[in-house]
Amino acid sequence: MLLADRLQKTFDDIHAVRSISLQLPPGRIMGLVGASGSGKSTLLSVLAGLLDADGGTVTLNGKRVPGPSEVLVAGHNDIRLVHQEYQLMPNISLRENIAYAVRFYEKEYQRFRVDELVKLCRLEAVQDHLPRQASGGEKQRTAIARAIAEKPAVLLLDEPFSHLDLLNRTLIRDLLFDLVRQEQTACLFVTHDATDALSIADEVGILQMGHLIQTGSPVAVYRRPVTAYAARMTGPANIIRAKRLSSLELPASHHPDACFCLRPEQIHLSETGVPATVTAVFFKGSHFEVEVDVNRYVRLRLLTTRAELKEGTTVHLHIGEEAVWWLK
Ligand SMILES: Nc1ncnc2c1ncn2[C@@H]1O[C@H](COP(=O)(O)OP(=O)(O)OP(=O)(O)O)[C@@H](O)[C@H]1O
Repeated sequence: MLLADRLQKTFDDIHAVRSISLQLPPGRIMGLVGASGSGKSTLLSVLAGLLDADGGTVTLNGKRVPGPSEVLVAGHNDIRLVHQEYQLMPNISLRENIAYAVRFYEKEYQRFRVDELVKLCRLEAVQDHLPRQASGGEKQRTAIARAIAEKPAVLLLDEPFSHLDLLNRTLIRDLLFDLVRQEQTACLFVTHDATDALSIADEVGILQMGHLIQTGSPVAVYRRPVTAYAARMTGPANIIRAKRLSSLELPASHHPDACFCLRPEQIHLSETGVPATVTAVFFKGSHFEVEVDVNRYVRLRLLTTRAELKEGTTVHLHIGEEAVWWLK
């Protein structure tokens, strides 16, 4: 179990990590979602023992993970961090990059383990390419293969899905999923795009300006975000002031300036209900995302499979009272 207890990290006057505590048991995947500059990479480096914390501790299975100032070689044998830029050695092949991680083992085991990793990470066809001849997805899979070569207890990944197309994102997602289930690795990744975190993680955390403001299951955090930021970081959200409730035919609130969240899928088109005018339609494959104006103050996004809606069409909306989720 990886435990972080009230971690702090400051750069001059920037509080990159502010009193973050979290726990990551073996065989679990945690996804931390945060905007640029929210402290994601800094937190990963501290957790990996690659950056000294100013306060708090990291422990792995009850033993403190020392920071780089306390050891000769920074890092921890059982915790591996896959950087955003992969950090592969440029002049050797992808296979040799992976083999480097197991160079101290017997030749026969090296060959066996590298073959296994090449297969697991679907790198058979490109294993002899140099990094510069490989695609982003292939380099990402090589970096993961290298990181897991010695079966670490904890795998940390910095933006493992960014810059990758859908096919490669799915490959990486399935790879992590299998790894965690088969090896009981504890996996923590950070991302600014929640769609990946929601689909793969057992637990999601929301990072804002160095604070971990919410943690929970993907479903819980998506449905019950604590703030407008948490709502927006976890998917499309309509954030509306309480004083607009009556225009949506919803019961009024005593706190007119409070905000609530309505997820697009909770707004239904109906025969009767709140009239609204379609202002834009976005084709999303399985459905359409539609933007409507209820009046000059309330613009909503909703989802529908109805293909005939166009800009200017009048629609009627039904919103159940239970869809309203109050934000702090
Ligand atoms: N070595 C450093 N020296 C000074 N400030 C730093 C250093 N590293 C990070 N910071 C600052 O700490 C804050 C958090 O940075 P960090 O890289 O952890 O954020 P992030 O969420 O990973 O951002 P991004 O998604 O853009 O990579 C930022 O304000 C950043 O400018």
